[in-house]
Amino acid sequence: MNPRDTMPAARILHVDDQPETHEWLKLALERKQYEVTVATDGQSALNSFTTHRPDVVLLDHELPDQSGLEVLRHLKNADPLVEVVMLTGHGSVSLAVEAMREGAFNFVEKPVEFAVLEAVLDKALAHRNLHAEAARLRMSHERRDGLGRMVGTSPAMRRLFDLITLVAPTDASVLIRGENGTGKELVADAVHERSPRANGPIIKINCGAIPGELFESELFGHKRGAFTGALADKRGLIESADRGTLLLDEIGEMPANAQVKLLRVLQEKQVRRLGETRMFTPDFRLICATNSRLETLMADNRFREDLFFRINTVVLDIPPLRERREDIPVLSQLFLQRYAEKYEREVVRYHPSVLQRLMKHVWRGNVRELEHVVEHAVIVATGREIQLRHLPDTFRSGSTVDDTSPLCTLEDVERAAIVRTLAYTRGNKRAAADILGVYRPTLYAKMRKYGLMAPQEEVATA
Ligand SMILES: Nc1ncnc2c1ncn2[C@@H]1O[C@H](COP(=O)(O)OP(=O)(O)OP(=O)(O)O)[C@@H](O)[C@H]1O
Repeated sequence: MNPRDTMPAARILHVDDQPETHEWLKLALERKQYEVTVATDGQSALNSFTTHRPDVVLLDHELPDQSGLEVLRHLKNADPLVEVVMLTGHGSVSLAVEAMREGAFNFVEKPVEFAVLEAVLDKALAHRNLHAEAARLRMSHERRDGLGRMVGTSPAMRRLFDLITLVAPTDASVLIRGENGTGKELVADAVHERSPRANGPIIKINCGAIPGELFESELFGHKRGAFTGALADKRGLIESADRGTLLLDEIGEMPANAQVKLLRVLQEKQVRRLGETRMFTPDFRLICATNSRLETLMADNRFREDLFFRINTVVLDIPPLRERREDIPVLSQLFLQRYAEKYEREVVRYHPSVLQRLMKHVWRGNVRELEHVVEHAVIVATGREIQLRHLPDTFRSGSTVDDTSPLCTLEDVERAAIVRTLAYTRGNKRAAADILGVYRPTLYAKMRKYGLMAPQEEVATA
């Protein structure tokens, strides 16, 4: 659907210091039913932005009073939903990349080719509509604590669930970004399962795991005899994804030659097996996932810019777990139930000190790391409760606590003091109690409370 069908009078603010450029562009845009306002420097652009509230800003990077990047920052601060399309000089790719890092939607090289600009504007408006709709859903008090096999109660995850719900039914290409273990594959599954292709296959490829020389034959298939070792005809993974979804995981690791070929498939919508002359038209929805910043790879010429713009119609960002600690309790509960069932354990809850500990961990391995920690604890727990001593060693030593976290209780401080003192006295509890200024039974009680007592010691000191 053309976004202008739903937003008939989309407002454009065009910021450029050359009036002659404005004239023809303004006329051309108005002919396409856009409402156009013009500004010739940064300050008047910001003033006009406040009065007219445009949907999209076309922003020249060179302005008489300030740089386009500065204006971009001000605009994004004033309204994070506004879409900014930068107009850049020929060959200034690094500037464009910088602008996109600062939140620009896209860029168009000058001299502007109207058809190109129009296509970019359409995409920008579609993007804005989608985000506005997601914001509306949030405002309507619809609270989601999960989607598909994902759980999460943090604002960031709720936003993500809303966005997935909106994007899934469309056929738009999706780029999922997130560190390892944040749940990119689950997000891809959720998109597929909520799309009209749900009854079709979802084919997943880890681009980092296929050796460079095999990539093309894996992706496109080959005819028998196409190369040494091609003993039989082979269907490519793209062919297998017909009527379904193709997930290209770790897309940043795709070899350069395969990037060119993939781009061609996306442009021409046709595929040919290696060594074959016949073309066929695959029908698949593309989802890509990455844990690296593609912008950085592009700046290093390791990822093709034209491919980037093909795959990033909708971007779904999954924040690292340490930036959404509110999700830790629900995730921990989910994994506790999952593994208690799997290993037939009676365990049903966490001791509060365990949850506190989990809340403070740095979680460099994100949700996957949390899942493994809980699995470990469930396996070694014998009663109904997970205690600190059931956590892996790294947790008990406290070495992976995020010391910069503001989440610190008096109990944390007390526990840390006991651990430190016992280390100093090499486990001698009498000496530790003396240093800490408490009676030995008090120290024992606290060690028990914080799960610092080995089971045999518990019996001896009870
Ligand atoms: N929000 C969530 N709710 C429930 N489980 C989750 C959630 N996020 C991640 N997981 C679980 O964490 C593990 C890692 O998730 P997943 O494999 O989707 O991550 P990933 O980002 O694709 O990782 P990688 O980049 O390493 O491939 C999986 O077992 C998944 O089930």
